Parts: sequence; structure tokens; C-alpha cells
Amino acid sequence: MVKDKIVVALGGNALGNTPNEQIEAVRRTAKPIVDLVEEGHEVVISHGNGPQVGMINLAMDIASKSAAATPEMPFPECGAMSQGYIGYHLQNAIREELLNRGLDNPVSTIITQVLVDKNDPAFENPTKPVGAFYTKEEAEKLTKEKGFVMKEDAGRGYRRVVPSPLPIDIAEKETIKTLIRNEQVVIAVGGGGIPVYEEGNKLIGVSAVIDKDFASAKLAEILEADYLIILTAVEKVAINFGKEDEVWLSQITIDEAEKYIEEGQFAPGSMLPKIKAAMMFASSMKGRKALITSLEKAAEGIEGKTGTKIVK
Ligand SMILES: Nc1ncnc2c1ncn2[C@@H]1O[C@H](COP(=O)(O)OP(=O)(O)O)[C@@H](O)[C@H]1O
Ligand SMILES: NC(=O)OP(=O)(O)O
Repeated sequence: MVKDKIVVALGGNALGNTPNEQIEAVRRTAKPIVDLVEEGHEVVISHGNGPQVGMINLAMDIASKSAAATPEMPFPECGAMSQGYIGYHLQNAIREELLNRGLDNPVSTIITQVLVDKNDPAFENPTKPVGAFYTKEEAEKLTKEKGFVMKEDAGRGYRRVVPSPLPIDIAEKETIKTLIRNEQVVIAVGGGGIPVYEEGNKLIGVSAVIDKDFASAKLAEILEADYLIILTAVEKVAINFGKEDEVWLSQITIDEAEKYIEEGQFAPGSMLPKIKAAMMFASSMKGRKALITSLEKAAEGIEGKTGTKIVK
């Protein structure tokens, strides 16, 4: 069997919303990941952090305004906290699943910083939803009291939105390469990575959240991975999603994807960034494959039995 280098991007359904939910969810998430390790693939895992980074930032904001002596916590630090909090549960769940199967590959989480352009136009137009969902009235109150930008999120309620610049490079890329060369399982670019820009020898954090699918595509490109697998709540990508004439797709070429994007087939903020990230990776070099499928179907997806493949 061909051994591949695989970047697996985990969606929100792989993580859960509270610490207990997260411990339960990552226990399930660890199984398809360890299936890939057991088959001999080199595996790097990335994950989202929208709900978690919003929760951490809001909690710190409320605490800083209470009587307790809690400092205000800048957004990049909240991003770092979310990487630690999610990575902690994820690396332990994967470690335990590996040991249960008699495997002893070391597992670690790399606090990862991702370089962005400080003049990225995304800073002028916040689009990335973070934190919980609110009603219209609650959203208006948050805007008034905290100055948050709130937007309606795909019919599911209102959420705070923050800027989401594009990833350019990964500061810890050599560390990640060294670990995977040594058969270690790595969790990296969590929450899209902490967005930073370079100033001389310094890396300066910025208040933003990078899309984890774009950061995962960048990571896969830098690692010269064979596969980018984006795991989410659906087994396949559809056109006319949720409508009577919905069609589930097994494969999409870059040209077809461009046509479907023009038709508005993929919801911005949910399926659209996944498709764009898959296109970026699949078109970066011949033979590179991107797959969008569900967590439960990851192993079948990589065997070519299900999921939606995005090809050049
Ligand atoms: N064309 C489409 N085909 C399939 N799913 C779609 C489509 N458009 C929107 N979606 C929705 O996008 C969701 C994935 O986005 P989201 O929940 O934001 O991702 P994540 O798993 O990264 O948290 C799917 O579960 C599905 O509900
Ligand atoms: N950073 C990021 O893309 O998080 P979500 O996947 O949770 O939106």
C-alpha cells in the first residue's frame, strides 16, 4: 500500500463546545486519525477554533471588567490559549488510541504562528465567525456594549465576526517537518494558527482568526503533502445543497469548482473556504489530492470509496 503524507483538517463537529463535550468528541475523532497512522501514513492534524477562541476572549473580557484582578487578554493570546486547550485534549485522545492499538508514536501539539500580510484587506472587512450564536437583540446589545461586529451566520443566528487574513507562511514549519520525518504525530496550525507579521526579528500577533482550511492547505503545500483531507459534518459536497434537486458529488475539477462558486453553490463561511482551500492545494502541483468528507468516512474516503475529491 502507498504511504502518504496527509494533512487532516478537523471541523467543529470533531471538537464539541464544552470541555466535557470536547473530551468525548476527540475520543471519537482519534479513531479515524489513528487508522491512518496504523496504515503507515505520516499524519499532521489541524483544527478549527471559532467557538473556542470566541469563548475564551469573551470570558477574559468579562473577567477583566469584574472586580477580580484579571488583565484584558489580546486576541492572539486567546488564539494561543485555544491551541493549547484543544491540542491538550486531542493529543491525549490520539495518544491513548495509539497505545490501545499497541502503537507508541509520540504525539504533540505545536503552538503555531502563521504569517499574514498586515495590510491584508481582510483587516478592513471582518468575516470570520467566532464564539456562540446570539439572537438579533443580543447581537445588537453586544455591538453597543463591546463594539463587536455581529453578522447573521447562514440562518443559524448572529455571531461575532473578526478579520480573517490569508496565510502566507508558517513560522514553525521546520519543527513540524522534523517531527513527521521521525514518525511523530503532530497537531499544528490549530485555529488556522496565531496570525503574526514580521518586524525585524520579532513576530507581532494581530487580532484576527485565520481560516483553518486555508491554513491547512498552506501547511499541506509547505510539507509537500500528498493529501489534504478536510473533515466536516457532511460525507460529500453537494450542488443545490438542501434543495429538492440536491446532487452529491464524488469528484470536482478545478474548472467545475470555479463554475459552481460563480453560481453561489457553496455557502460563504462554511463550504466555500473548504472548496477554495481544496482548490489551492490540488492546483499547487500535479498529483496532489484534496478530499472533503466526514470524520466517520475518513478511512473509506482515502480508499477512494466516498467523499468529494477535488482534482486539477
Ligand atoms: N454545497 C454544500 N455541500 C455540502 N455542505 C454544504 C454546502 N454548503 C454549505 N454546506 C454546509 O457546510 C457545512 C460545513 O461547514 P462548517 O460547519 O462551517 O465547517 P466545519 O466542519 O469546519 O466547522 C456542512 O456541514 C453543510 O451543512
Ligand atoms: N479558525 C477556524 O477556521 O475555525 P473554525 O473552523 O472553527 O471556524
